[in-house]
Amino acid sequence: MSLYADGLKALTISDLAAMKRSGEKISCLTAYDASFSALLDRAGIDVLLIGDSLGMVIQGHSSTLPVTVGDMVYHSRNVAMARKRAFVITDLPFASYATPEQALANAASLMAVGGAQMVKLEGAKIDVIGFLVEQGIPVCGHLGLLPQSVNRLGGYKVQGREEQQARQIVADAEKIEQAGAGLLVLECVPAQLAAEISQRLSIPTIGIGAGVDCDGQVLVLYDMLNISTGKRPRFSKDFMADASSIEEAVRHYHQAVKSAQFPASEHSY
Ligand SMILES: Nc1nc(=O)c2c([nH]1)NC[C@@H]1CN(c3ccc(C(=O)N[C@@H](CCC(=O)O)C(=O)O)cc3)CN21
Ligand SMILES: CC(C)C(=O)C(=O)O
Ligand SMILES: [Mg+2]
Repeated sequence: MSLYADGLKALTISDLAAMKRSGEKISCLTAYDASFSALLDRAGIDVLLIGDSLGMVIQGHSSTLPVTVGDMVYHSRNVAMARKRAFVITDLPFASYATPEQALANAASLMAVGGAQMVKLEGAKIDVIGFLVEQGIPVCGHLGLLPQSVNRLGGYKVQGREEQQARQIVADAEKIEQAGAGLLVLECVPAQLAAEISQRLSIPTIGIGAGVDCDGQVLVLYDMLNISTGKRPRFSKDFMADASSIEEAVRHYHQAVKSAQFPASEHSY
């Protein structure tokens, strides 16, 4: 655990695991630049995710597929530079982890140049996850709605509504934990399924559209600030509605996650 001049301790993966054990919810938001990184860190947000959602909210694409490793390194570095306490996770973008060797080369760039403390990848790529962990790279899994597979899935839809698919997601979650992942994002799955997975795993789960029983919550920053283009997904909430500044909105989100007031049933499936 690194110690800064002001005595503020930077969070590590062990701290996040301890939060799950003690029942303290983990707050996470996406971040893409230094100014928001510093603001979110100041507001107490535990985890900053440099998400490939930046392809949509920063670059204006209609999916995350055009995002490159170079884009992720650039935004990750901007965020990592400015934060003091928050844990930094960066997405491996589309088609950047097809083999263990390719995943290692790209994860190494995200960490060594981008300043990421952990990399996140979509799907049950057990061989890739195991290899990265073996090389000393912390990995966050991601199950449920996989935006990099939008063309295969046929849209941004809730996953795991049918029993057979739900059982597959549970099995994949257990394999991801066994492969050595330290965290797992669950996106757009029924709240009851996410609750079951969160209970079965010893690693923390971070939900987005996955109900209140996940060990933590994440939202795309610009959705909760209500400045995204297009319609906000049902699972997000406009925290600017009752706030007089961006920092106040972020603090309200942090408190709402910590107290399990967010997400409510209207944000869940
Ligand atoms: N601004 C933004 N916010 C996000 O949460 C987000 C991104 N971009 N880009 C990458 C993915 C795409 N995501 C999305 C996008 C749309 C829905 C959506 O409209 N879902 C429907 C549910 C449909 C159903 O019931 O199956 C909804 O009404 O919420 C969900 C996730 C989540 N991620
Ligand atoms: C929404 C989160 C989980 C993400 O992967 C992203 O922002 O890219
Ligand atoms: Mg992503």
